Amino acid sequence: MTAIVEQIIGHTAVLTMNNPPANTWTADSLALLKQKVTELNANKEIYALVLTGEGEKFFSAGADLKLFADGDKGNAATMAKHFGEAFEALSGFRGVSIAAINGYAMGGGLEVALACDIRISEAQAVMALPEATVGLLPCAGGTQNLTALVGEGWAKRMILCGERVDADKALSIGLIEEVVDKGAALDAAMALAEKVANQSPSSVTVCKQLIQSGRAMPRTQALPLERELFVGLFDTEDQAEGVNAFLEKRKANWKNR
Ligand SMILES: C/C=C/C(=O)SCCNC(=O)CCNC(=O)[C@H](O)C(C)(C)COP(=O)(O)OP(=O)(O)OC[C@H]1O[C@@H](n2cnc3c(N)ncnc32)[C@H](O)[C@@H]1OP(=O)(O)O
Repeated sequence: MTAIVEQIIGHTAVLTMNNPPANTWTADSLALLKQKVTELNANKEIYALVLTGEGEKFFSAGADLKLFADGDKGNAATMAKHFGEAFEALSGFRGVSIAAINGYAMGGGLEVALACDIRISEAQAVMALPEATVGLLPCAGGTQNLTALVGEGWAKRMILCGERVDADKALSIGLIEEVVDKGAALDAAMALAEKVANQSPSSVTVCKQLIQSGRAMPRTQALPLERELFVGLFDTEDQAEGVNAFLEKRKANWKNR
């Protein structure tokens, strides 16, 4: 059994978490995610990555709690390292990553969705960071990424009070961007990935860098960087192709260079 199943459809890679019964994370599945994202990042034909869970019930229930039952600190450090490396690789993916949340997204299962650029959830899904409920804490980016998305109030309700949110609530607090019917998350994510494929991949990479690096930068630094990278795009073939395709009233033929 492969813990992460990969499928390439056009310019999109679909990664399916497949670790029954709850698509939980282990050191091996996290290492595999990192490896796959690193390979996809090097593949210039891939513009979008869609992440989903196998089955109808779970996107992912987070870390396999059996791994933490014996209180082994070394094992905790290993898991924390694997979480960090895998999810940082995911957030550093140069294209657009979309979480298609098809069921429970709990703990590290929500944190992997938070490491994606965009989250689409099915109506029946439930999201939580319940690590404190089991004596742990969200060490896979959750305290930072959830707070950045929903603000301190809801982040504290979810992390400190263990509150679960359904898809409608998640939409209303900005945790996800779209709610779809049960069974429709993957199709909705693929439709969005198709829109990504119409964009210049060179522009997308640089825009994503600007949005992400801007979080930790003063405006006085971020705005000059935006102008500098705008000019830098004129070193790419995609820049000339995009403008000329518009003027010639044809579809652009992107090269990702
Ligand atoms: C840095 C990151 C840290 C973390 O991620 S810590 C982990 C955070 N996650 C959680 O705390 C979620 C734990 N799971 C649950 O609370 C529940 O599940 C749900 C609410 C998601 C669903 O509840 P229900 O519908 O009653 O299903 P079920 O019988 O609990 O789960 C089906 C099978 O899946 C196993 N399972 C679920 N989550 C985990 C997990 N995180 N680690 C290990 N096993 C898990 C169960 O034990 C059970 O298995 P069996 O059928 O053999 O009894």
